[in-house]
Parts: sequence; structure tokens; C-alpha cells
Amino acid sequence: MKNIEVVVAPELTSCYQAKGKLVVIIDVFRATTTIVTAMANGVKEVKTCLEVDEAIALKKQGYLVGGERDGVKVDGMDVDNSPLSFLDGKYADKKFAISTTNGTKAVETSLDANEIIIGTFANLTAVCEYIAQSDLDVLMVCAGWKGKMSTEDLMFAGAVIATLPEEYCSTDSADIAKSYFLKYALNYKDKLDTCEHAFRLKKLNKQENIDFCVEKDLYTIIPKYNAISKTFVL
Ligand SMILES: O=C(O)[C@H](CS(=O)(=O)O)OP(=O)(O)O
Repeated sequence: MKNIEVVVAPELTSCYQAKGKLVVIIDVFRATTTIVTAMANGVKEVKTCLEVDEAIALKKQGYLVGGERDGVKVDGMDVDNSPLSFLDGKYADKKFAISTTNGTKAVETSLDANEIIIGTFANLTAVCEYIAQSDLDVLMVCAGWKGKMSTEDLMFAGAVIATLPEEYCSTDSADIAKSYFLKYALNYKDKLDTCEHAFRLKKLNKQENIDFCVEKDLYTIIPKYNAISKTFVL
């Protein structure tokens, strides 16, 4: 039997131990949706940076640099943390360095995992299929918001777990996430439109981002962490 657990914020990852596991990084609003969309639209690798300065320094190496702090693009960055910036192959063949408030922290706390992949509604079915073919135990690391849990990340974790065979649902955190998703399965988009992070994005006039980030199965790709290049690749 394979074990699957859900961490509600990166600050708790060490309690669950990523080592030896398949980690799924989840930041629906918006970092993991942005990474999946960027790579599905031709970006060839993504480097996640904990610090803004680290990302901006990569411009010298030809990286497109993007991200935000508190939802707003930082001076010196080329793009913000919006998946919409990458549509239509606008940055195809670029290398992308991203630093965000929560999502890049989730990667950083998971680096001793056996494998790290990027998940969000935009690649939901691909993530489920990837997990199902793996022999590894799974840790779903939600980015949350500044150490607190977020509805949208728990909802996505639950959507994945609800799709997997029963054998995975052997832990309290997985069972809670699954039950939560099933409660809202028919109207999960409405629920996510009224969660705390949606309100923060609405205040920044980013309704279009919210609507895009909750769409299921726009893409079939899985960005995977390469420990040698320290970047996400396909
Ligand atoms: O850009 C986002 O949506 C958030 C910003 S914040 O959480 O509202 O500060 O960043 P992310 O790291 O993608 O959660």
C-alpha cells in the first residue's frame, strides 16, 4: 500500500519528511499554474528562487525573470506571477527564473525528496496518472499563504486524491483533503472564487487570473525537478 499525505504549508514540510518520496508542489494561485502554463507554452526550463535578488541576478545568464511579492511584480522583473503572460508561446524557448511569496518556498523545503513535480488544476489528470504509475510514497506540499493554509491548494490536493485508488487514502491529511474536495466537487470553482486568496487577487484586479487558475486539464505536461541543473524541465 502506498502512502499519501498533504502538507498545508511549506513551513510544515519537515514534519512530514520529503526524503525518499514523490513530492507534488501545489500553488494554484498562482505559482504552479504559472510554471505549468509557461512550460506548456514553450518555456524550456524553470528555476525557482527563494529570494528576489537571486532571480534577478539570473538575467545575466539569459533568464526571463518573473514573480511577485504580495501579488505585485517586483521592480527589475520582466513579468509578474501571471500564467496569462505565457499564453500563445510568447516566451517560447526562454529559460524562466521565478520568485514568489509562497510557491518557491514550497520547492525549497522539498529538495531532499526523491522526485519533485509541479501540480495544479491545469495539469490535474497528468498529475494523477504520474502518481498512479509511481512506486513512491507521495507528499503533496501546499504553498498556502505565509505559513497559513489555503483553500485552493487543499482543494487541488483533494481532487488528486479523490481520483486515485482507495489504497492511497490511508492518512488523516489525505482523507481530509479528499472529503473537502468531494464536498465542493460540483461547484469547486464558485468556492475558489470566494476564498481568501481570490479576494487578495481581486483587490489587485486579477479576476482573469483566478478564472484561468481553476480550469482543469488545460495541459498534459508535468514539470519535473532535475537535481543536477536545479531547474524544472519536461
Ligand atoms: O502571486 C500570487 O498569487 C501569490 C502572492 S500572495 O500570496 O498574495 O502574496 O504568490 P504565490 O507564491 O504564487 O502564492
